[in-house]
Amino acid sequence: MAAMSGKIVQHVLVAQCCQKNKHFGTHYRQDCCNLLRYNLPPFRGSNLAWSGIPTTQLRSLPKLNRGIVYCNAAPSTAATPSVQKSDFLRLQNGSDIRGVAIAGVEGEDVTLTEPVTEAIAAAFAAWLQERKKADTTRHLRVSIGHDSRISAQKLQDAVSYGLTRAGLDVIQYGLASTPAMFNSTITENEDFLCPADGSIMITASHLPYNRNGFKFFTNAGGLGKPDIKDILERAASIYGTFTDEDLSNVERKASQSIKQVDYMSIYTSNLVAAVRKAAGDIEKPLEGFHIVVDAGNGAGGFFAGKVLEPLGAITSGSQFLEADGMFPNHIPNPEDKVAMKAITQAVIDNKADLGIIFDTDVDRSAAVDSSGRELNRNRLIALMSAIVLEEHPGTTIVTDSVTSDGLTTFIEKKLGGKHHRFKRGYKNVIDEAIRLNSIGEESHLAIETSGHGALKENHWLDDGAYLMVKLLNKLASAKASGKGSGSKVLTDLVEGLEEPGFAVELRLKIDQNHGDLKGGSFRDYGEAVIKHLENTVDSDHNLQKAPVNYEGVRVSGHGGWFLLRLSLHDPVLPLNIEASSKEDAVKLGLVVLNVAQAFHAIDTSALDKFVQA
Ligand SMILES: O=P(O)(O)OC[C@H]1O[C@H](O)[C@H](O)[C@@H](O)[C@@H]1O
Repeated sequence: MAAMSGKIVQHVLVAQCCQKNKHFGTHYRQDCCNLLRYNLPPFRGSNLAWSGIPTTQLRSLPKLNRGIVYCNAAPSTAATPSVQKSDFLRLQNGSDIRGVAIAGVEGEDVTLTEPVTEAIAAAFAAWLQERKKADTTRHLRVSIGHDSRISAQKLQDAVSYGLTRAGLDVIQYGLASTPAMFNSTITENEDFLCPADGSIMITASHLPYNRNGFKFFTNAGGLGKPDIKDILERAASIYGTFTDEDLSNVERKASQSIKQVDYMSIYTSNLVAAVRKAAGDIEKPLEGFHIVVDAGNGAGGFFAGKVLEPLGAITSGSQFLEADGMFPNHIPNPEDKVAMKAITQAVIDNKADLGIIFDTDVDRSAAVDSSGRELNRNRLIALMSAIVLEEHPGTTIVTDSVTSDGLTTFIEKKLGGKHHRFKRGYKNVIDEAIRLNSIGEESHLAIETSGHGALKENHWLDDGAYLMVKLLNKLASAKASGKGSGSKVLTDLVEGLEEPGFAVELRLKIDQNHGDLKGGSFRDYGEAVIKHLENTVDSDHNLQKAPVNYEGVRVSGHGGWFLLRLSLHDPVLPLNIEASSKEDAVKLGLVVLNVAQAFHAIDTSALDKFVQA
């Protein structure tokens, strides 16, 4: 959010870019880009700035202006091809909307065109108007933020256009994190036009540069699957009413009902205040700590300058803080091995006390201790469980389905809590924790191995920055009470967590066009595979089905376990295996392979390779 204060030179580029994305690496064909630069007036910090700024631009902001740009394809005058209702419904990705926003990747046609985006925004406006009534003095208002993707400006313009045409006021936050967008719906501060009645984050999390999407919030939290379906159905109808002019890809012009606000300054000052309070109202509770941040060129670069430094921490050696929607260094994803290796190396090279890494839109995070030990996946869950169980003894920790057996033992035997292993999907775990509380079972933490984690004390919002604040609280209070410095206090908290000798995730694709599906859905087909596997397991005395399980089939045996389930989004059966050795993992893999081979629409090549290697 350094990006939104101080003197700003905004570069406006109208570009025609040819881009290639190989393994997420950047191959930016400069020779194909015709760049025009203009200087725009400075952004006015926390004050309102009327948006007279031309849209469909490339912008780079202070500290971030090292040649890093947002790049949008120049608007074309060609009419957009017709879009059917089913095309809209295909944009649903659980409780998010996701699509292709940038042309140029083979086989990936643009689905999030400007007219489609405008229709989605208008549909959200209609959805919101049915639920919220603005007072008589103002219109309903919606905040919009975006991550570092190169299609961000184009989509922000189309969203703003759709909302304002529907009679709503729009407040643009620029580069922002997903959790901050939800926070804008619960912040009371009229100077910043808060609370917003609704909020839209433009992001596709860690997906490749050509994708983008939307997450929606009200003060009741993130919209769920049924709401997203409703919005997409409405969007399809609205799209059907568009005129030829609406459907042409003309530039969506900014309107007078659009304002810009530096909301991230409020959000970050709240994070700073939370750490100060936890440390006993000390101004610089992290003085003496060296903490490096890796934002992976997503939206999380603010954490170093706007959170850690005001708290007194040294942040030198932090990396990839600049927003760059081509993600030239690594995928911003705390589950990704390359990304974790990058932050681990930064911790070691800088002899730092702690490393912190975020995904693109900062709803996920992970850490690395001073010895270079990764605190992500099961370890991050164990760490957060230890912190939460100190505060709420005996509470239930809700996690996703791919968590280790060792984690259950750790939560239940060492920490005295209850582990409720539920389904994959951050919204699923959060909703389950809320449900448990509603039926009288106390739960304060819902967390996934993906790095999504939500606390009851933080409105059940999955906020990667807030998770890291909980770790910072631990560091700061340990230092304040003379219990030591460095990250040992965190490392000690996960002491005793049993970890598998070997862990792997293999993803078995289902060919939706295969004759074996007999015209049925890939979901039914996948369920049939799982059922068949269950029957096989029932007749094998070396194997035992998990007595309580909420998705797919989880099986123990050969000193380990496996889980075969349907992906939340794709025609894929993800298979997770953990065992004490690769040999044992292979024995478990063979059990699945023997069943899967009989289903000809399943691509077993990844599993074949695994068992043969
Ligand atoms: O079911 P899968 O394809 O493995 O995907 C599951 C994952 O999808 C998305 O990334 C969600 O944000 C995660 O919360 C979820 O765990």
